[in-house]
Amino acid sequence: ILHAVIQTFLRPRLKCIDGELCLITGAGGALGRLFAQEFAKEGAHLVLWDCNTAANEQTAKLARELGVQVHTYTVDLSKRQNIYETADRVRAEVGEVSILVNNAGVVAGRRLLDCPDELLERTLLVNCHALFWMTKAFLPQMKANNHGHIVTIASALGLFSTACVEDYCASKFGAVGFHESLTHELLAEDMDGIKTTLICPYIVDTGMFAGCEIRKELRSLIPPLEPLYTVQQSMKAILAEQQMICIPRLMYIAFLTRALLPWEANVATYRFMGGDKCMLPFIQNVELKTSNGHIKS
Ligand SMILES: NC(=O)C1=CN([C@@H]2O[C@H](COP(=O)(O)OP(=O)(O)OC[C@H]3O[C@@H](n4cnc5c(N)ncnc54)[C@H](OP(=O)(O)O)[C@@H]3O)[C@@H](O)[C@H]2O)C=CC1
Ligand SMILES: CC1=C(/C=C/C(C)=C/C=C/C(C)=C/C=O)C(C)(C)CCC1
Repeated sequence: ILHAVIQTFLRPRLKCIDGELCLITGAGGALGRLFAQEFAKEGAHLVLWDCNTAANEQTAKLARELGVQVHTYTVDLSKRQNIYETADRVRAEVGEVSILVNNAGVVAGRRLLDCPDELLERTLLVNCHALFWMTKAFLPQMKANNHGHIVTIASALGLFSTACVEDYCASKFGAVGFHESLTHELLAEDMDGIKTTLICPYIVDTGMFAGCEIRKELRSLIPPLEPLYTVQQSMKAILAEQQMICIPRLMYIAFLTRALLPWEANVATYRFMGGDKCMLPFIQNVELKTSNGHIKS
């Protein structure tokens, strides 16, 4: 506790990752692209994975302009074999990955009973199962060198839940559990050269949860996060080798009250803050886009 208190007041020493090889999944997406740029600014060479080739190449172009080497791979993270095969190619064509950022994520965005099973399954495969296969593919090399860093981009919804995003909450609670257990395993094995960081942001303004909102009067108190701010805060935590970060800090309170308060008190808080129905406009948005043919089902 003393150590944590001192750390809060001291400016933490940030590690140097110049020349390290960093793999980012979902690198064509909003946060993935910003992570790629921030890691490139720190001098890390990049391996970028995404299922969207064009978006991934665009991220690579932006990162190369910052003077680092970038390798791109088109991969479907919902397919275990595709992950293992692409990991083999990375090892053969690029080298040893020492920083792994598991960032790719999806959400069904439909009410449970209206949602095709495949879409629910995909959320679990991409947000949770892929963490197992990515770790099995890249941890052995890190262990051999007792050097590496595994970053899990989870969510505040991996620490407490809300209505109508069962697939997403289950996958992110799974991601948090996986990350914690892995961290304990590395500590128990004295693998002190392999660090882990868990990132749990509130709504980020990337479009993934477009429409999700809490009670109007409280929106200015807890506004959606700016993507760049989210990634910069995450980078600080990663480079300081911090075990976990909630963004903003207010999310620690939501996490704590979930555990400390009786269930009924939590329900009352959700109702008061509009946390109970925050996903309804988001789901309506998705329905609208789907019926207009904008979103692949
Ligand atoms: N936005 C938010 O409010 C929050 C997001 N997060 C988490 O942050 C992470 C990044 O989110 P964000 O940048 O907003 O999301 P984006 O949708 O912008 O980016 C996600 C990227 O992952 C790619 N992807 C999706 N499925 C697969 C797959 N099967 N295989 C390979 N790549 C895939 C997407 O490709 P495509 O676009 O083609 O599907 C996209 O490029 C996610 O894990 C998300 O859960 C956490 C808290 C809040
Ligand atoms: C439920 C709830 C809240 C709202 C949380 C929301 C709206 C979270 C959205 C998170 C997202 C979209 C994460 C994506 O990964 C409050 C107001 C903090 C109060 C406590 C209960």
